[in-house]
Amino acid sequence: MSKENTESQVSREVGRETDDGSVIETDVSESVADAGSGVTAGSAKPIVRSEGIDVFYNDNQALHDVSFEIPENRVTAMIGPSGCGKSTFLRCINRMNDLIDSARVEGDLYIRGKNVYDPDVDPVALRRRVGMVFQKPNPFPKSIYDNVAYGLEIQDKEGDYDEIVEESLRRAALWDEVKDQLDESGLDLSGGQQQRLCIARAIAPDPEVLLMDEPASALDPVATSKIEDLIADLAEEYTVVIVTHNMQQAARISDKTAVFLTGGHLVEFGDTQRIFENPESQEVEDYISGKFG
Ligand SMILES: Nc1ncnc2c1ncn2[C@@H]1O[C@H](COP(=O)(O)OP(=O)(O)OP(=O)(O)O)[C@@H](O)[C@H]1O
Repeated sequence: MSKENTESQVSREVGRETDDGSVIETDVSESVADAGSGVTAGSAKPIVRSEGIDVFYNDNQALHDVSFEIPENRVTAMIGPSGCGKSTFLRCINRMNDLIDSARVEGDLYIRGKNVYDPDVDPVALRRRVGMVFQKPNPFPKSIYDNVAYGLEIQDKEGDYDEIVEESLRRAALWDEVKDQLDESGLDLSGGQQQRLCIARAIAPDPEVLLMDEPASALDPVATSKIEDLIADLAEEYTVVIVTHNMQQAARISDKTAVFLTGGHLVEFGDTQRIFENPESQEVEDYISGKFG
């Protein structure tokens, strides 16, 4: 995406601050449609906007000047060869890189118009708005019920926990399999069930964005297929950003695709179908057709 496009998007934003001052809604659908980046978001508004993000681990630069917009209620996939910075970018969205001593992030990353790197942003509060699911299922050594309720408890969420736990497990397509064993340990479930339990845990507090770092790579094909179906359903309510090594998976489940290539450069971003069928750059075409990576 060119700098001019980015700037014109910014200048056309319609900012609106919410009651708590933390969220500014933007209406940049017009700018997305004509961004010239291949993005044709239709009615989807951007919810996350990265502007000139650089990430360093000590002196090693892992991401270079990454700028793009992630549309709301869509699945955005990040693909690219190993070490190209996909996970590093994902961790910029919820400031998980803050937890890595050697990491330094420069640039701006906005969620609903608020820069999450502003000094007044509490990273812990941010992570409540941006849920995350990791590659390896990591349920707590607690009951299935408590695994899902945990996120609500630490956030002091109000409401009927029984109802929210059931609803979250339903949304994670796990309820029917576990409804009679809610008191049993989450660790006794299969790998695929454990991952769906982690998804239920992540969505219980009702985050605005759900980050998934290769959520199916440790699962067998049947469990993977369930997770893929689930991701498509989740996008009706959440903005999903997923890192995957699997290009077929990205093509199957995502609306938008960001292609990162070696050295930590975002080379192309746009509609998934367009990226896979008609990439703009030769490098992306070579990567997608398996010539490298
Ligand atoms: N905690 C860390 N400390 C130092 N360097 C890191 C750290 N995490 C990542 N890196 C480096 O940053 C670069 C990008 O890594 P990252 O894990 O983001 O890439 P990736 O595209 O997600 O890779 P993969 O597909 O293999 O998971 C790599 O060179 C990696 O070695």
